[in-house]
Amino acid sequence: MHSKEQISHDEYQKTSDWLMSHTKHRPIVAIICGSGLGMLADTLKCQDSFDYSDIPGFPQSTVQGHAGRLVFGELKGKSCVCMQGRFHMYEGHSLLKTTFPIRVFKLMGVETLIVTNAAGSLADGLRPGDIMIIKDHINFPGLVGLNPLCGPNDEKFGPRFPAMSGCYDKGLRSLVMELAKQMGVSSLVQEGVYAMVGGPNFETIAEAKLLHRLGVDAVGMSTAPEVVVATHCGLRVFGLSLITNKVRQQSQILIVNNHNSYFSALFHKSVTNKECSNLRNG
Ligand SMILES: O=P(O)(O)O[C@H]1O[C@H](CO)[C@@H](O)[C@H]1O
Ligand SMILES: Nc1nc2[nH]cnc2c(=O)[nH]1
Repeated sequence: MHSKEQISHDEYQKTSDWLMSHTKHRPIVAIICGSGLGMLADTLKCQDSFDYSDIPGFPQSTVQGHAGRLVFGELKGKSCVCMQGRFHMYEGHSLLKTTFPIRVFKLMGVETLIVTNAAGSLADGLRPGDIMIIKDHINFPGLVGLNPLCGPNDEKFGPRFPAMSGCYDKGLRSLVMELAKQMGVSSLVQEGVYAMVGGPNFETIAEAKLLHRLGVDAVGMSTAPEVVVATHCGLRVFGLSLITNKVRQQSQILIVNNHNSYFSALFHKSVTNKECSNLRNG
């Protein structure tokens, strides 16, 4: 199951040196923009940007909506680097390639990683448009040995057996909750558990029920490998899921003959009734 692929410390260093010699920015924060969130990078001031195809050693983005560009710039006076487009296992990238930028960021002097993603909700209280602050994750591929840290360990980056409890920094989570309150948007923001599945297909109903029973609040196909590698090399991590859809946990058992019967069913049943909620959200 394990790939024989290895990436040497020198290879990460070469990419880091190339980037540092092509920009004056010295970022301390790296942001990975999830699906549909690439515009986060547009808020950076004094930008220097590089197509992934021009950066030595960098993998290429193949997913629609992931531009494939690394953008350096300033956000509120802090030097940042943004990935407009990440790499997913389902694209055929090895997990080492998927997480390649993280170690490059570490060598560039980055201290904090912000990961964002688009995810489906399994929690009743998380609706499309809400934001979930990731308090913990379940790395399903990792649990069966699909982990970027498999293979020889490079002690220069971190230990053979890194702890993952507390990998989503508590201080940063509290700070963002507090900021959401101050901005008057706390009703849209809550903490939860993210699960990574391999994808690229979405969940069957049985899989969705399983995830729900396991305490998963939101599911996606990314993030966990990046967070594992970042935590291994000592980066502070903060993660956000933008909820894009509800994950259907029940078949549509209300038979819809025509629009009238559908709408009257919606109006006359309680909004908390599961069948109706599923129809509205599915
Ligand atoms: O996790 P990000 O990159 O935001 O993308 C999410 O959106 C895609 C599915 O629409 C999957 O790749 C899923 O992981
Ligand atoms: N696996 C998975 N990934 C997603 N990314 C965005 N929505 C979803 C979803 O419903 N399931």
